[in-house]
Amino acid sequence: MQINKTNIEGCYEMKPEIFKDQRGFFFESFNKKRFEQLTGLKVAFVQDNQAFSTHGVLRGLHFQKGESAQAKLVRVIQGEVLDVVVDIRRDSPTYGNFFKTILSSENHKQLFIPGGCAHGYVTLSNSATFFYKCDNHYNPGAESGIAYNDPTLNIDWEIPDKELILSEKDRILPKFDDLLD
Ligand SMILES: Cc1cn([C@H]2C[C@H](O)[C@@H](COP(=O)(O)OP(=O)(O)O[C@H]3O[C@H](C)C(=O)[C@H](O)[C@H]3O)O2)c(=O)[nH]c1=O
Repeated sequence: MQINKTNIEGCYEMKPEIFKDQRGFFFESFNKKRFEQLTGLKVAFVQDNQAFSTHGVLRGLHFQKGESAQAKLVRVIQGEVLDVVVDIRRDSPTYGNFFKTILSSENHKQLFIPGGCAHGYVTLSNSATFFYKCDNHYNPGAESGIAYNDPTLNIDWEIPDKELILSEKDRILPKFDDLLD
């Protein structure tokens, strides 16, 4: 397992060791003992999510507030996405930073997103299947988010705006500067 820090405190990019042979390949997609050794973090995932999206679908930027904050370990099982994390933890030394990376079934890359960060991704391939582990349960009453096209963050989603497909909910998310605690 290779692990790299990012410009967001507690957010890590990871690549598992891939075991290839004449049948195909195998890798451990999550190993608690190794994860905790490499990051120094304790994790207790309680919910797995999976989402299928067609080309141009942008989900995010989402987060759950307060006690419902979710740390996530995300990866792509099929296809390719541009994944984006925004540090909205006001007490964080990297508050206001965003990090983006390509996750795909080809590069096997994973991203650990600490609780309290906003997360989103856009599907770059014809379709993508996105899988992630969460360390807290879904709480619709605690959901919030940031507009994908927030002018302060000015994130380049690397896909023409006219190709983007968003939920109605995501089209009316607040701006970063208007986030309330
Ligand atoms: C997230 C979630 C959703 N749902 C239900 C609620 C809706 O009826 C339906 C679709 O939910 P939503 O449109 O919020 O799904 P996404 O837009 O993929 O939301 C996710 O997108 C970004 C990228 C994330 O990181 C979050 O995990 C999450 O906010 O699934 C559940 O039943 N459980 C859940 O944990």
